[in-house]
Amino acid sequence: MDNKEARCSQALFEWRENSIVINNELYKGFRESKATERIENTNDIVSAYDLTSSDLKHYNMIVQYNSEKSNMLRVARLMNLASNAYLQLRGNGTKMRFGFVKDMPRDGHPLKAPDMSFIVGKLVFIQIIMLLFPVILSSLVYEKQQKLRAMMKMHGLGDMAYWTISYCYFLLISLLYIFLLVTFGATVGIKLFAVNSYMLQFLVYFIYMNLQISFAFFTTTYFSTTTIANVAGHLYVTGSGFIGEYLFRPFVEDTSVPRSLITLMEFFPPISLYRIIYELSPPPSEGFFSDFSGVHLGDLSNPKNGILVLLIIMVLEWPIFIFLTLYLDEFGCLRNGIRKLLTASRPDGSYQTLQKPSTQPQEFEASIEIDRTDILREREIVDRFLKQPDTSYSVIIDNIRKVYPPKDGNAEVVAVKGFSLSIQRGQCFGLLGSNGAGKTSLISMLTGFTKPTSGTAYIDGMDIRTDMSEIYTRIGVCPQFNLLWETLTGREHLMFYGRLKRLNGAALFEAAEQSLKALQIFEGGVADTLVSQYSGGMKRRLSVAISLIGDPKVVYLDEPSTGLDPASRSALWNALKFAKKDKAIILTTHSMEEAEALCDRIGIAAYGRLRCTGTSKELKAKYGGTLVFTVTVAAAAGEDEDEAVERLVRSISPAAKRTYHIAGTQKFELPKQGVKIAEVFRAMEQAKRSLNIAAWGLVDTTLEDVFIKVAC
Ligand SMILES: Nc1ncnc2c1ncn2[C@@H]1O[C@H](COP(=O)(O)OP(=O)(O)OP(=O)(O)O)[C@@H](O)[C@H]1O
Repeated sequence: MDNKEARCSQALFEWRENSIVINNELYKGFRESKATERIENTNDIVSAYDLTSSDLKHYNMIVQYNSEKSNMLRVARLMNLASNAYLQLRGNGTKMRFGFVKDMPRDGHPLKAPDMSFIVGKLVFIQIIMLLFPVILSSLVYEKQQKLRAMMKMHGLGDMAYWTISYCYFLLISLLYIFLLVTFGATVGIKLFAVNSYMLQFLVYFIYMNLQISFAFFTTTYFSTTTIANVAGHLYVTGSGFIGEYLFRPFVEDTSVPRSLITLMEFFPPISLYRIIYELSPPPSEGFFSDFSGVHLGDLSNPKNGILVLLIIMVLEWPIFIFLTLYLDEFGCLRNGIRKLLTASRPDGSYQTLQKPSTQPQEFEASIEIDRTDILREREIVDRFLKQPDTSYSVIIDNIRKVYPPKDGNAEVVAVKGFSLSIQRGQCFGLLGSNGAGKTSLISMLTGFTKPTSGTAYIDGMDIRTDMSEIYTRIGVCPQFNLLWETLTGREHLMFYGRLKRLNGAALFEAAEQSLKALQIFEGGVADTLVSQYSGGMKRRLSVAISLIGDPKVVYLDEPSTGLDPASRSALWNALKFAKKDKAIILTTHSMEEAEALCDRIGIAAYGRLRCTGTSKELKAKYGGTLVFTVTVAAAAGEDEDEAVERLVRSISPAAKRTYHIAGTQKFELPKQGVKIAEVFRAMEQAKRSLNIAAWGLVDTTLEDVFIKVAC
C-alpha cells in the first residue's frame, strides 16, 4: 500500500491498481450521517475511475453523475471531506474531475479557496481601490498646513509647477498601486481582476485614478489641518463602499428607477467607480462558482453595462476638478474669485492690489511730520529710482502698506503704514522693531506670501505685484518659523531647494555640502539625519542654509538666530558675513548685538512705521548723544547721600538728566558735549572720600538705548 492508499484507506475511495473502489461502508455511513451535507441523490454516482495515475503528485479521477449541477456540488463537497482530497478542478456537465494530492501538507482543507469576488464583494473592492485617496489628501494638506508649499513657492516653485509635479507624482504612485493590485488579484484568481479584459481594466483604472487625484486636489482646497483631512479622507473611502453597496446598488437593480437618476448619481466619483466594479464583477450566484467570463473591450458598446457612459462622465469631470482646484487655490473661494476677476477687468485697473504705483500723499505727508531726515532721504532715493531705475539697488520699497481686514469681530489692523526703503547690493539691512511693529508683515509682502494693500516693492528691478514668479528664482527666505519636512534629511532639503534654484549635478551636490558645512550641520552624519531628529537650533540653521542655497540675489532672514546657542550663533554670523558679499540681505532681529555684528545699515520700526535708518554709529550719535552715568551708594546711606550724589553729577554736567533712582542707585544721562571723561574720574575719586559710594560707571549709549528711545 503506497502513501496514496494509506491516506485514502479510511476514505470514501480507495485506490487499487489504477482504479478507484468506493468504500461501501463509509459511503453508506456518509449517506446516513446527519453531519454531512444533505445529499439527496448520492445514488447519482454512476462510475468513478482513475485518469492519470502516472502523475506522481496528483491522482485524478472522474466521477460521472446523472444529476443536475447543484447536486454535483453537494457530492463534490462530500467527497472532499471524505477522502481528504483536494478539489482541483470543478465539474462540467455531468462529469467532475478531482485531484488527490499525494503529499498533502495537512488534513482537512475542505474546499478550494472561494473567489474573493463572492466573499468580500464590491464594497471592499471599492475601498481597496480608493485607498490612496486619504494619502493624497492628507499629504497635500500637510504641505499647506506646515506652510511648506508657501516655502517652496518662495523658493521659486510656481503654482502650476507645484500642481503638475504633485499630479505626476501621485499619478505614478496610483498607477503602480493599481498595477500591483490587479496583478496580485489576477494571480490569485480573483475574478474581478482575472477574467475582465486587461485593456479594459487599464482604461478604467487609468481614468479613475486621474479622476481620484483631481478630486483629491479639489478637496484639498477645503481643508487646512492634516488630521481633519485624514479622518475625512478615510470616512469618504469607507462611506463610499457602503453608499455604493447599500444605497446605489438597489437603485441600479430596480428597473423602475429612471436611468437618468442613476446617471446623475454616477457623477459622484466613488459612485461611478462602484458602478464600474459592479459591472466588472461576477453576477451573484448560488455557491462560490459562476460562469462569468468577464467584460471585454467590445462590450463597451453594450448599453446594458453602461461602462462607456461612466468613462465619458469620468473623463469630463477630471479636468473640471483640476480647473476648480486651480481657481480656488488662487482666489480662496468662489466669491473672492469673481470679485477679483471683476475688479481686475475694470478699464482703469483701480482694484487696490492691482493699481499703479502710488505714493499715497496723505500717508506720506503724515509721516514727514514725525520722521527724520534719514527717512526723507530714503524716500528721495525711492523717487529717484522710480524715475530712473538704478541696478545698484537690489531692493526698493515704495510706500508699501498692509492692512489686515477685520476678523472675528476685531477691527482691521494696519500692520505696515507706508514703508519706503532702499537697499543696495552687498548690503545687510537690519530691521529692528518692537513686537507687532510690522516686520514679519513687511517680509511676507516682499516674499509674495501676502499681497500689499497698497504700494509696492522692486526686487532686482522687478515689481512684486506682477513679477513674483521671476522674483522667486532670485530670492532666498528664512521665515520666522522653520518650514521643514520632518521626513527628509538636511541634505535632502538643500538638494530639493537647490534644484528649485536651477542647480543640478555636481554643482548642486557641492552647494548643498558647502551650506551644510558652513552652518555646522554636516559633521557626525547630521546632514543625513532626518529633520525630525534635529534640535531646534539645528532646524534653525538648516532654514538659514536653505535661504542661502543657489546664490540668491536677495535674502530675507526673519529672526534667524532665535533659539541658537552662542557657538551656533557665531557660526551663523560667519556664514552670513561671508554670504552677504554679493547680495542684499534684509534681516529682522531682536538682538542688538546681532544687528551690530552683521548689519551695514539698521532701520528701527514702530507701530508699522519706519522711524529711522542709518549705520549703528550714526544712530547712536543721532539718537543717543549721551553718556549713561550710574552711581550706587552703600545701603546704609540716607537720602542726604542721594542728594549729594545728584549735586555731584550736576557739578560734572549741569545738563545731566536723572532717568532712574531706586534703592541708592541713580542713573543719569549726560550730554556728550562738555563732558570730559578724565574729569569725571577725578571728581569721583575725590567724592569717594566724603561720600559712601559703593560703585559707579560711565558708558556710551548702546544700540539698545537707541532702540528703546525710538521704538517705544
Ligand atoms: N494675519 C494677520 N491678521 C491680522 N492681523 C495680523 C496678521 N498678522 C499680523 N497681524 C497684526 O499685524 C501687526 C504686525 O504684526 P507682525 O507680525 O508683522 O509684527 P512683527 O514686527 O513681525 O512682530 P514680532 O517681532 O512679534 O514678530 C500686529 O498687530 C499683528 O497682530
